[in-house]
Amino acid sequence: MPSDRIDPAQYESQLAGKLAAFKRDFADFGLPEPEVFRSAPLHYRMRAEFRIWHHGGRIDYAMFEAGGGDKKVVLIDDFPAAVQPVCELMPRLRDALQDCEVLKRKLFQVEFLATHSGELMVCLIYHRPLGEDWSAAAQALADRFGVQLIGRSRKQKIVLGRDWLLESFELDGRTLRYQQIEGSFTQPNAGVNRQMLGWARRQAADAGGDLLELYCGNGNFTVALAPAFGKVLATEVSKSSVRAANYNLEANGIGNVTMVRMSSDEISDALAGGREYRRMKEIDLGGYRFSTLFVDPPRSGLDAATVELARGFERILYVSCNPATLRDNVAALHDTHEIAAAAVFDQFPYTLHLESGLLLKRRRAGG
Ligand SMILES: C[S@@+](CC[C@H](N)C(=O)[O-])C[C@H]1O[C@@H](n2cnc3c(N)ncnc32)[C@H](O)[C@@H]1O
Repeated sequence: MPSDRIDPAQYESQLAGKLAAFKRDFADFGLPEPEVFRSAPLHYRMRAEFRIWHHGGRIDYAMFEAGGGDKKVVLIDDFPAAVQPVCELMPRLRDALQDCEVLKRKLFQVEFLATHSGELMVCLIYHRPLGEDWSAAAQALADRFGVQLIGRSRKQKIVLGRDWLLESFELDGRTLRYQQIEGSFTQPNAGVNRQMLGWARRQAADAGGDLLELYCGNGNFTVALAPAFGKVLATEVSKSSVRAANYNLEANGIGNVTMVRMSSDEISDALAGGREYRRMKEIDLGGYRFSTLFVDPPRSGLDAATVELARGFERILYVSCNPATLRDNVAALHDTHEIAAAAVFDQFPYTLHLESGLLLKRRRAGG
């Protein structure tokens, strides 16, 4: 996203356009008026990644713009979508890389990750194997800028300090802490994420019973929602995210969550009484009184087995990054569930992407 498209003067109109499209998409399903959660108009992205463009002996950050059949390279001087510490680091880092042949040679991509707690990580990705000369130069760079620095190339990952950051912020009077591991999913817009967590907590406040969570990532919602429920069973497919989630449960003193590394179709199969899963051996599924299903799937939405699993729940709290697949899933559940609350979260300003949340409740007989 070249920075000329990031125009705070257009913030309200771009959001209004997306909100109108969302309301149109769900008009057939009795959508209540959505609560709207805005982003900061600038400096909202915690992650940013850029290709490195080598030209005439110098390097620049670059992005590719699709246009016609060709991709057009766009050099990036500044990227005001990124949070301030990333914006400030970008030119200083580029100049330092420019001045150091061993750090610059065959550098392909640079990725930034920041936290509101004030930590920064930089991952440098190369098209060549990295040796000790790289590590020495990279260590000096990490010390100079006070960042966690990682070097990657094919089948190689060099971590000079940590390959994770520790985020922390206040939510409803609690200080929440989250390990965020390099390369694993984290919500890109931390300000909007906090608003999503608050909204989800309000929808769950009077649910009671137990919670089943799918696609829990590093436990972003799990940590926020767990105190509202008796017990929680949380599942996620990515190994590193499960590791981070376990760390985060402990770091936040959460004792009522059981984490299992399972894909959504595996857990749907297990709960439907399908085959026995070794990873579920220690878990007494019959001991749960699930009132609520919480899902935050990837763009592809829920698969058919997971939709059928969802149908059995009184309440489905659904956070989605893709209104199209959300709409398909809501349509599939429409005969059994109605939309009780809706929200849109502007995680991705100045793009067509919109994050949203729905609370679906089981229809009453005759309703
Ligand atoms: C949109 S992210 C949400 C993560 C988390 N809820 C958060 O707020 O950070 C979707 C997550 O689903 C996981 N995932 C993708 N496909 C999956 C599948 N088939 N079964 C279970 N988890 C899956 C990804 O690893 C990712 O962590």
